[in-house]
Amino acid sequence: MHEKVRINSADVKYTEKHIESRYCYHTASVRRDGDTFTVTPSSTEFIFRTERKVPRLGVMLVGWGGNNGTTVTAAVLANKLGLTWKTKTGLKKANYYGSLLESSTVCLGSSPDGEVYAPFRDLLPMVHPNDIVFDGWDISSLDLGRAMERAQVLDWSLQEKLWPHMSQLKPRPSVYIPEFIAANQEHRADNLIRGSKAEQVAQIRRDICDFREKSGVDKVLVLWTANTERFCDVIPGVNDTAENLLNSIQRGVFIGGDDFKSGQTKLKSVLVDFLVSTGIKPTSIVSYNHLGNNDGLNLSALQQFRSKEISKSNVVDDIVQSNPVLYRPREKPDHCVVIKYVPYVGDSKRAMDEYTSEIMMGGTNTMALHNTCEDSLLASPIILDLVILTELCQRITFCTQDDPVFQGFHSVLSLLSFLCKAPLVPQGAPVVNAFFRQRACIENVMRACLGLPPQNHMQLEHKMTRSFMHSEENHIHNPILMNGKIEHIKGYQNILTSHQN
Ligand SMILES: NC(=O)c1ccc[n+]([C@@H]2O[C@H](COP(=O)([O-])OP(=O)(O)OC[C@H]3O[C@@H](n4cnc5c(N)ncnc54)[C@H](O)[C@@H]3O)[C@@H](O)[C@H]2O)c1
Ligand SMILES: O=P([O-])([O-])O[C@@H]1[C@@H](O)[C@H](O)[C@@H](O)[C@H](O)[C@@H]1O
Repeated sequence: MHEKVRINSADVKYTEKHIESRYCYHTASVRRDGDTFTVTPSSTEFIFRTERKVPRLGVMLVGWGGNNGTTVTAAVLANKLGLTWKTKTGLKKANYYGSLLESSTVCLGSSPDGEVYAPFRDLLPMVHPNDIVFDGWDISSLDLGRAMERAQVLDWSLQEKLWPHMSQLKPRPSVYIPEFIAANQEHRADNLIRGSKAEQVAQIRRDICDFREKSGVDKVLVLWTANTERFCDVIPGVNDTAENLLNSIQRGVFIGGDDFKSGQTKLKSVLVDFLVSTGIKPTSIVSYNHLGNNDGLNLSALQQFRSKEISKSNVVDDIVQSNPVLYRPREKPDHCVVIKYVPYVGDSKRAMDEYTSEIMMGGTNTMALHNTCEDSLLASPIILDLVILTELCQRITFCTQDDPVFQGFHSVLSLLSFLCKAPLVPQGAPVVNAFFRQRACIENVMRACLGLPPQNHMQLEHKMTRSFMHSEENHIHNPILMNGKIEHIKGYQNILTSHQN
């Protein structure tokens, strides 16, 4: 495995099997006495190990024949085949825009020519989306070519090029429990596993084994992109399948959260974070949207809407609670979520938001936003990030000086919070929805695997009268070695500095 970013440090070791890093994790505990906070910093020595061998990854989608399932499969095929297609606005080329790992960058450090940025995907060995093998289930029997046409997401000229490939893909029959999704979905349910719950679960497990054997993949991840189901609590001892799920979780299967955080809700986790972090007090948030795809049809039923309303509504809680200057305990902004089904607009979701906030001296600030996009083209890159990040986390283990036995991440993988509207976290852990905190968490965990300190954006070297960075004798020689020479590649400068021994 040849990594594009290599760390030249005594704290990082590249063995045949692992990237091994020594990392000092700094945190602080706080004691409150009245209005006095006593802060006690602490640090823990970690050793991180990341397996360098990237497996052949199979992804089985529940709801494979839906707008998201067909779109993400088509997008990977189009990228893998290097497809371009003509549209009325010119030639389009397949890409992975909207994927944090594929199309977003991190700052590695600075060079004589300035700061150096590299894509997340280059930080650690990870699955390339082009190499993912898809399979899955759907209660609808349509092959993926016809399902892609039904979805009305991708340009027809692209669909025509993909048709020979997509029409070969057929969703496996699935489990259909009518009361879990809207009654208006019954017309699609012609591809079902019959029998008792136990027999249905047994068939699903046979499907997974069958896919793994026939595709030759090393690992299989299962991801839900079927319809939003009615809200249901997990009640110990009642959800008997939860017991199997808990057993498989004990074996290290990761779960991450509900509902892809794709558009209106993602923007909300940015905007409210921005407002509250600058000391402005959002007091009313109204999120309206309408869409005309099958998801919108399913959400036109009350129980399914309620489920979505819950996942769309809790995204501001942690941000609001983080600022007792603005909000009294348990005080929250008014928050209203409206979703309407309008068939004509199809997958082109229209989102309209109004944010009203209190500003200084009794002032009021109101922002109105309008956002139109193909909903599935926002969700598809999130599906890729979910499976690629989950697979990467399965290859990361760590130990501490006090607990030297290597362990993996908790099976509730809260690192995935960035990608979910309603993240799951381990019992007792804080739920974080704030966009930039979530993104920084992913970046800094990856930096820890490379023995790099958290990104702090301080740039002290540029804020001093006499900077240590400019006087040779003070400069710490710890350059980041990247391949071989300095090049300017496609808009981002890729410092590949030859390393002087
Ligand atoms: N931008 C987005 O599209 C977006 C964003 C966030 C969340 N979501 C959520 O993602 C999910 C999928 O969205 P979509 O636009 O692809 O919806 P969709 O209705 O087009 O696709 C869902 C698919 O699931 C199938 N299905 C339903 N129950 C099933 C079962 N028990 N087993 C197997 N298949 C089943 C349906 O037949 C359908 O093909 C929805 O829950 C939606 O709320 C979508
Ligand atoms: O854009 P976002 O809020 O992240 O999420 C979307 C909702 O706005 C939309 O109403 C719903 O139909 C989609 O499934 C998705 O959940």
